[in-house]
Amino acid sequence: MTQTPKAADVVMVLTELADIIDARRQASPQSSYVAQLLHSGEDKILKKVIEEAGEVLMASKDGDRQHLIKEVADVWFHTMVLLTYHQIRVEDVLQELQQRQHISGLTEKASRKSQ
Ligand SMILES: N=c1c2ncn([C@@H]3O[C@H](COP(=O)(O)OP(=O)(O)OP(=O)(O)O)[C@@H](O)[C@H]3O)c2ncn1[C@@H]1O[C@H](COP(=O)(O)O)[C@@H](O)[C@H]1O
Repeated sequence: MTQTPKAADVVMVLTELADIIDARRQASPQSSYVAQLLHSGEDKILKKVIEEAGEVLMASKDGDRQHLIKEVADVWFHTMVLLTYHQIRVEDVLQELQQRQHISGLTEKASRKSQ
């Protein structure tokens, strides 16, 4: 049985997946789902992101926890393909989240209003 990753491993899982997705730029669409998506272009990738987000919504409304975990994984995966399409690294998103840590969303919102 696969063990739940420790917090320190989470970043590794995401960066290794990003590396695999990035390497698929050179792969043939016949041999790789990621290569198929990257070759199909932005609209196809965006369609998959929206489709998977809709499936997250349905799994949540059904209250099906295991299904929800799988659908969120699908959204994360497809948004990572989108990042690769735009040549953005997952580390950039992690850095953005890190910068937001300890800043309340309400405080951030209030600071925008006063600008
Ligand atoms: N994490 C994933 C991953 N999650 C989901 N999927 C695929 O995403 C697809 C979309 O799911 P759907 O239920 O919408 O399937 P579908 O209806 O057949 O999709 P469409 O025909 O509408 O495109 C499925 O084919 C899943 O297998 C993934 N495919 C690949 N990966 C990772 O990407 C790596 C590279 O994959 P390949 O490029 O295929 O080698 C793999 O080793 C994995 O680490």
